[in-house]
Amino acid sequence: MAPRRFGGGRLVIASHNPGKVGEIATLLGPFGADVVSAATLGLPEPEETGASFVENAELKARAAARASGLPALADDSGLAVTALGGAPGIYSARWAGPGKDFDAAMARIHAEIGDSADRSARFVCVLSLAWPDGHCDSFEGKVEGEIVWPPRGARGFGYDPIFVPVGGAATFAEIEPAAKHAISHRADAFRQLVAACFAG
Ligand SMILES: O=P(O)(O)OP(=O)(O)OP(=O)(O)OC[C@H]1O[C@@H](n2cnc3c(O)ncnc32)[C@H](O)[C@@H]1O
Ligand SMILES: [Mg+2]
Repeated sequence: MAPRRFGGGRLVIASHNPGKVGEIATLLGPFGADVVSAATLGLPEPEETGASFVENAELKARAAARASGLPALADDSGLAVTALGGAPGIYSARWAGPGKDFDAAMARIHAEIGDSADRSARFVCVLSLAWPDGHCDSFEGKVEGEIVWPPRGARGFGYDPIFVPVGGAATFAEIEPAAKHAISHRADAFRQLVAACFAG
């Protein structure tokens, strides 16, 4: 099915993660959407029962679109570490536990990599735009990099303090937000979303 175009008006950002909501609102800035977050609308946080980033992004987007009667944009993302067979991957949020303890989650990644020579990793992001009738379009972006230790920087969110993108020296938590938006997994997925669903 052809992607459906968003022609303007209200758009729900179907995420309960303030770091993501902020980044998505910034990326959406130029497109004249009247954005409202799932938290503002009091929408429930669906259980992420999918087996992939795409399944979870579509499940979150469809739930928010149905509940609100508005188009909804969801993001399912995570950090995939090569030496850990792609973990934490879709479990990236769950590794931080209910208390969202990313210091502990980053320490676990560091401990599990151990002295492995391969420190490569990628951030993956699937953005799904769903409509109240169930139509949904999804786009996957990624950024390659490596895991560093100890964590560095106070910007960004989640695993940003231990991720250095390929070709860079600073972590995602040390660079300016605009520099992260130039290369991030979220920006990569967003460019594809815009080309298919916003432009023209
Ligand atoms: O599901 P929603 O409500 O959107 O919020 P969430 O935080 O649970 O989001 P996910 O289920 O997609 O889990 C993604 C995890 O990966 C982390 N993550 C995703 N993108 C990131 C980024 O750009 N920088 C750092 N960590 C990121 C994030 O902190 C989460 O722990
Ligand atoms: Mg989640």
